[in-house]
Amino acid sequence: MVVSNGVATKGVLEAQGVNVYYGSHLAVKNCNIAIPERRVVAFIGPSGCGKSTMLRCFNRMNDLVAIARVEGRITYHGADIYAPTVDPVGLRCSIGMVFQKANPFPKSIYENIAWGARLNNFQGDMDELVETSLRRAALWDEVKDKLKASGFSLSGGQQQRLCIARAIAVQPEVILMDEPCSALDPISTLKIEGLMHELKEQFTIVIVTHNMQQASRVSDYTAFFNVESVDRGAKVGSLVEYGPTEEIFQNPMQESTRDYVSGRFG
Ligand SMILES: Nc1ncnc2c1ncn2[C@@H]1O[C@H](COP(=O)(O)OP(=O)(O)OP(=O)(O)O)[C@@H](O)[C@H]1O
Repeated sequence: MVVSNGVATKGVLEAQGVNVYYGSHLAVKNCNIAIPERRVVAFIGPSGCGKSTMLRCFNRMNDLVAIARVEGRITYHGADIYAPTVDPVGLRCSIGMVFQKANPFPKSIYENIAWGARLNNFQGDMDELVETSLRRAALWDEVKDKLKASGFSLSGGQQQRLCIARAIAVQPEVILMDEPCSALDPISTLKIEGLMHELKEQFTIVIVTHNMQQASRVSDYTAFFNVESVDRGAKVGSLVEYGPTEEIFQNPMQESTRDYVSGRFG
């Protein structure tokens, strides 16, 4: 059962009755969720409950896992993203992704930003696009004098902001973030959290995080996933409760949500 505490049922992205399998293993069962436009939604829950699996369904990253299979319906502006006519590469331009570990290309800082735009046939002023993207990712002041240096020459926190700038440069509408701060120090983490507040004015953000304080600091809505053992110890994840972050943290409707957010879990 999903308890939805007042989240708009219409979303820019919507999952309806989604099951995700890896081979014969049902990893996520019957997920129904709507992601509202220009808000930050946090996915929280214990390890293995399917947060990343569900996140990756939203831009078809699971297509890259040969044994992954998605049932049900996921729509982007009402259109089925798994329809045979949809080009997953094009979809990922509209629904970008930032990963747990920063993964700059082995190229200069400038080229890290310009590369995707060029692939997309960007015809505008590239210098301006690079500067704007780096400014939006709160990195410009730190790199403006060394745009030709390798992306790898930056610190971990700067590399992650470079990856966010790279994602922004192709002008997506949605940014999926899979534990983007888990490898970062507290100062870099706070910078990225601050950045999210700015980015949500223009982008819709879904973030997977293990950090409860981070979820409560950055998100407008929180989805709590849980995992249960079924036959012969197989684990199945599901969405338990979804609502405004304040309610999920301060007054959840489900006991398991209360236990998890208060640290009494397991
Ligand atoms: N590529 C894969 N191949 C096979 N099984 C997978 C794969 N990715 C995830 N799974 C399985 O799917 C289930 C959900 O995993 P997922 O990584 O989505 O959970 P999670 O909640 O994000 O966990 P964590 O918080 O530990 O990252 C787990 O049982 C996991 O073992």
